[in-house]
Amino acid sequence: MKIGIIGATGYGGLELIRLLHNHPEAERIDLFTSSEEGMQFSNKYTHLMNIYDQKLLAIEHNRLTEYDVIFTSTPSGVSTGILPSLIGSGPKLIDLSGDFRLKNPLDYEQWYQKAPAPPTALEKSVYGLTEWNEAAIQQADLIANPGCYPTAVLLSLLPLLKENLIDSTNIVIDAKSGVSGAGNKPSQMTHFSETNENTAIYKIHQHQHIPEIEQAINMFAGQTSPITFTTHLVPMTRGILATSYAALQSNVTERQLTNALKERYAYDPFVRIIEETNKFGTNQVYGSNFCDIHVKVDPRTNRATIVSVIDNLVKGAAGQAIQNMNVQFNIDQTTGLQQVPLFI
Ligand SMILES: NC(=O)C1=CN([C@@H]2O[C@H](COP(=O)(O)OP(=O)(O)OC[C@H]3O[C@@H](n4cnc5c(N)ncnc54)[C@H](OP(=O)(O)O)[C@@H]3O)[C@@H](O)[C@H]2O)C=CC1
Ligand SMILES: CC(=O)N[C@@H](CCC(=O)OP(=O)(O)O)C(=O)O
Repeated sequence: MKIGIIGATGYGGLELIRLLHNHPEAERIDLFTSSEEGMQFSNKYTHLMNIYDQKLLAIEHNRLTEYDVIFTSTPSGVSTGILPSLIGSGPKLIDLSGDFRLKNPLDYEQWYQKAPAPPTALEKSVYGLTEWNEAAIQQADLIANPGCYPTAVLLSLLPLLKENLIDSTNIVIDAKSGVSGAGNKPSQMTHFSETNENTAIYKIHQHQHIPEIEQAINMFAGQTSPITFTTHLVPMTRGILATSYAALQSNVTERQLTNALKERYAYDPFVRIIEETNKFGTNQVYGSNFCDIHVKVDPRTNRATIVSVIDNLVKGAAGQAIQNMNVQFNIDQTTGLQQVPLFI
């Protein structure tokens, strides 16, 4: 397979490169840049010396049709200008940004404050939450890879909502992310002296993943209530921990919730349901494509606490993107993605 990565110099791009290095079907991987054409990649990133010594290529639109797969791992608003004219021209397109996720262009305008992709491209894009949309992904020319927070939240909530085991009308989701979720461009928010020894809430009620999560809950579980969703930046590099609180439908037990999750994901190699545990954190999935989920009922309040963890750069970005590529090419989903978590 000939693979092109646009945005190769960013965190998502670097993670695609790391994972594809061990992918047996990746014959050639070309790296594209908008700002550093001709730069030897391993001079920029010395950890890749003797592994990726090639030069970064300029993004020339007419050359992109030569590839079997193009990944775009670029800031929002960029792939909108690159991918629509490539749909159906040959390569499978997998976008890691939010540009093709929201079906309603007005939602994109409102939550991203940018011009949306053309409606024809939005109609053709397929939401790449692999475990829930495999049949459509297999046929798709353009995949909108899910956001990192939505991946963690949706995998844990969808089975319980679909089976009507929890009340969809009052869900509160409290999510925390490592700083790499913000990409490699430094900002005031990600400055070491402001993230170290600090935990901060941000984008309160304004996070762009709110409409994405609601759209997917509607699409896969048929529920339409709005959610309360808050995001926090914690002083670690990778990882997302999403904790959701939901009232139980009458007489539902913890065992029923756990069984619903276990049954739903019985054949999904990357979703692990953790039953009895007193310890559950992001380090159990660090560097891997796993999403771990744990659920506990509080009999005093009749509410469930549902918690999930992912590595934002793997299952939340590059790992899921490669999982989707595998599905598109009828390759075993786990190909190139069998990394054991880096626990310590
Ligand atoms: N970080 C994460 O955990 C996750 C990120 N995402 C999304 O994935 C996308 C990439 O994220 P991330 O890798 O963290 O971001 P980074 O900021 O780390 O990297 C983005 C890369 O895009 C390239 N780029 C910037 N402007 C342009 C342009 N106009 N045309 C082409 N390329 C451009 C840059 O490379 P160069 O200058 O070399 O062109 C840059 O290295 C974003 O949309 C992000 O929201 C999704 C899930 C998780
Ligand atoms: C820690 C941090 O800043 N995380 C980013 C996640 C960005 C992302 O994944 O953005 P898209 O899904 O819109 O592409 C944020 O909260 O905006």
